[in-house]
Amino acid sequence: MGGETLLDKIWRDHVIRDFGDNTYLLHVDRAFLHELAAVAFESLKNARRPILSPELTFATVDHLLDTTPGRGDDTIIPNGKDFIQKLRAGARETGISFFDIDTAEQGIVHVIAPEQAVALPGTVFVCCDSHTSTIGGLGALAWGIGTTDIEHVMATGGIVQTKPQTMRVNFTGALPRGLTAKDLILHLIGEISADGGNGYAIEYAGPVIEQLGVEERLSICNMSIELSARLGLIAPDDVTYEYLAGRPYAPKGAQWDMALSYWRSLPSDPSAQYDRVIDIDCSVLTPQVTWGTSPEHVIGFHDHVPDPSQAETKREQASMSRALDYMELKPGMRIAGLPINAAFIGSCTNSRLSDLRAAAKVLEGRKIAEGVMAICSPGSAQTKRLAEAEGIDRIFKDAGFEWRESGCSLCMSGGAGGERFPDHARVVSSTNRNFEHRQGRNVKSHLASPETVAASAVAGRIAIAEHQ
Ligand SMILES: CC(C)[C@H](C(=O)O)[C@@H](O)C(=O)O
Ligand code: SF4
Repeated sequence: MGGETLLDKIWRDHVIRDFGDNTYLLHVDRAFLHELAAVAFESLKNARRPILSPELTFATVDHLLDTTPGRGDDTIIPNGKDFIQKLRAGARETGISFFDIDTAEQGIVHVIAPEQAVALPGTVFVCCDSHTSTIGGLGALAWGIGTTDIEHVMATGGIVQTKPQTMRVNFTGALPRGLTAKDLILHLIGEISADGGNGYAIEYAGPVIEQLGVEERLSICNMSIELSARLGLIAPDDVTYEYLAGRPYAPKGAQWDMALSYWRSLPSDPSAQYDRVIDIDCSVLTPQVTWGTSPEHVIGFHDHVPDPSQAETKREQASMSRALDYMELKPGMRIAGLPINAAFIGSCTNSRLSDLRAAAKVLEGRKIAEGVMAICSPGSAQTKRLAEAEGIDRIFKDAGFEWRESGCSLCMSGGAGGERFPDHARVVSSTNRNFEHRQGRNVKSHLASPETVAASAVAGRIAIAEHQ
């Protein structure tokens, strides 16, 4: 018998009922909502179902917010106010914790949950958003659920789930200078495909992961969903505990000590078995940039756009050809040097203080290229404040970037109705999805790290920073 994995340990400590057949009723520790799920409050009210634990339920506004300085009319879509008002009313009536638009805690849900320590190691954490997998970077079981499911969680504190299979991805070798967490996860998606994590909980491990800061770990787990994984997670360690200590919702005093000794018991046992194990040698990697319309369409900065005729399956061939047409690229072209129209730094993947610092290092004393539209939207009000206290906003603005309020911003532009990049623009973006039309009509999105986005904005072409 092998030992237990991190997933096994957190899972078994949350089982309320084992139905057999790999299906369980799990206890949920935290539920987080954003305005697109505001209807949950209404449905619960209509059904006269109270929220079981308002003190464990949280909400903020992020998706539909206007992120232009001053926030204009608050929202970027015509009926955005309805969502926000419904959420506000629901929060007020039920007494949950609500980080409203103008509060110091507001931000993208996946940025503020760790920032405020609402999310903690060893917890089961759910939110009505696919990128909830981000929270796994703290060593939690966290995944996105639909609005009906979140209603159920709010009313009962439980959720029925099948237990995922386990995959371990070991990142080994010396990390080359300038290689970021974003490059690691993009590379993995390219290696095992956008479907490669289907049915799995992926534990990211190995010496490279251990050396990463919490914010970088969050970036990696964020994109687990782009692998179709149920969730991603990283064992908590001293780096995690140091990050959490003293944050607003972190346990204090004796409770902190108790939590810490529990958290220390969570990492996978050395003898634990996984359903699949993958090893990635990081020492040979270069900064990654996507060329197509799925995060799996990714290559190293120095590589050439692939040829669909080399694809292994007909399906893959068709998807690659379609992506090349949409992206207006030809097989064999170099991705390096491709002229761009816009650059975006933001989103729940890469809008934290460490991301903004890294981009600012590239931008310091430089100007973005003529004609490039460049936007930075910090992931939270707190991130924005801290960045401004360090003068990072000045560096961005002096370089020619727009320095925005926090929110999802142009990551998905509030859906088709929101603010978008100009039609047909080629955008280098620190976000997680390069799907067709996501950032605007016929907009061609290239995913990359914040450093690569900053260097590209300066060059006016896809470029990497000198230190990369
Ligand atoms: C709109 C929302 C529910 C969606 C998600 O679940 O991921 C969004 O955040 C996204 O990134 O596409
Ligand atoms: S920042 Fe983008 S990916 Fe993240 S939750 Fe918002 S819209 Fe979704």
